[in-house]
Amino acid sequence: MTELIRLDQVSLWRRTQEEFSYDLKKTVLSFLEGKYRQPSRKLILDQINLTVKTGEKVGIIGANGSGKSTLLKVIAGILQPSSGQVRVKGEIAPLIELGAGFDGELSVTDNIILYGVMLGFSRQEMKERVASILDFADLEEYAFAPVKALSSGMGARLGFAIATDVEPDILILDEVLSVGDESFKNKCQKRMDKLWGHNTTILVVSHGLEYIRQSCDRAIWLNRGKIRFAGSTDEAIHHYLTAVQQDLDVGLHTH
Ligand SMILES: Nc1ncnc2c1ncn2[C@@H]1O[C@H](COP(=O)(O)OP(=O)(O)OP(=O)(O)O)[C@@H](O)[C@H]1O
Repeated sequence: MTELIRLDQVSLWRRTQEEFSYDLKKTVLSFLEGKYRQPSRKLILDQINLTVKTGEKVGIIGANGSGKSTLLKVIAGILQPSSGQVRVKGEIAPLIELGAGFDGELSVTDNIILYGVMLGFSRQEMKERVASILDFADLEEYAFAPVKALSSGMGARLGFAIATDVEPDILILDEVLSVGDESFKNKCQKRMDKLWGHNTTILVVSHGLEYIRQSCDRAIWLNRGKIRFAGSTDEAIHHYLTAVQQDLDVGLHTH
């Protein structure tokens, strides 16, 4: 099996208290009042090593703020690591923060084409796919409406419909099943089952541990930006739950 994703010693720092660095007036005032604090930096990903091979379905679990979504963004190339190396082969369809990549002013149809072109498909190919994507998302009526006119749930449906229609080499899913109404969840599940049957490589973040257990070959438990366990799904869930039950310090580290 080919190695599709490889992360070597990947770390990522982010600034907190961004308002201090961006709002000059506030900064000056707080300085005069003697309240100025240096913007602090937080280590969000801490020396992550990870390899994923073709067709693997990998679950990522961990507490709120442990770095799961950030890890997906680094793999998808949305965020650059502060240090370390990320190598990815193949087309990735990131399904992170559903709909975040849309242009609100453009129509739903134009966004579908744009998204596909960004993933490396031709305009013509995407034009041919528009109808089936609109159908799956149940958004035919909105084909020529600007994306900003969609509700957030509709935007999420559109994002899911596009990312799964194009059948990418690598699919990145962040809490997908928590969006949409019941009937859409059902449809999502069916489509995911289909993708699961293919050789698509899938990375999935979810708090639904049962879902991870049923659908992933292996899992990673992230805690405070570090991989605490990588291996069988059952073991990863067991370690995570044991830590939670023992009320160990499962949280995020501030520097
Ligand atoms: N834009 C940002 N700027 C600075 N810090 C951020 C930003 N986005 C996220 N963070 C911080 O990064 C850390 C990890 O966030 P991330 O969203 O990756 O966690 P998560 O494990 O996906 O959490 P959840 O389960 O709540 O979705 C958190 O402490 C969060 O506050």
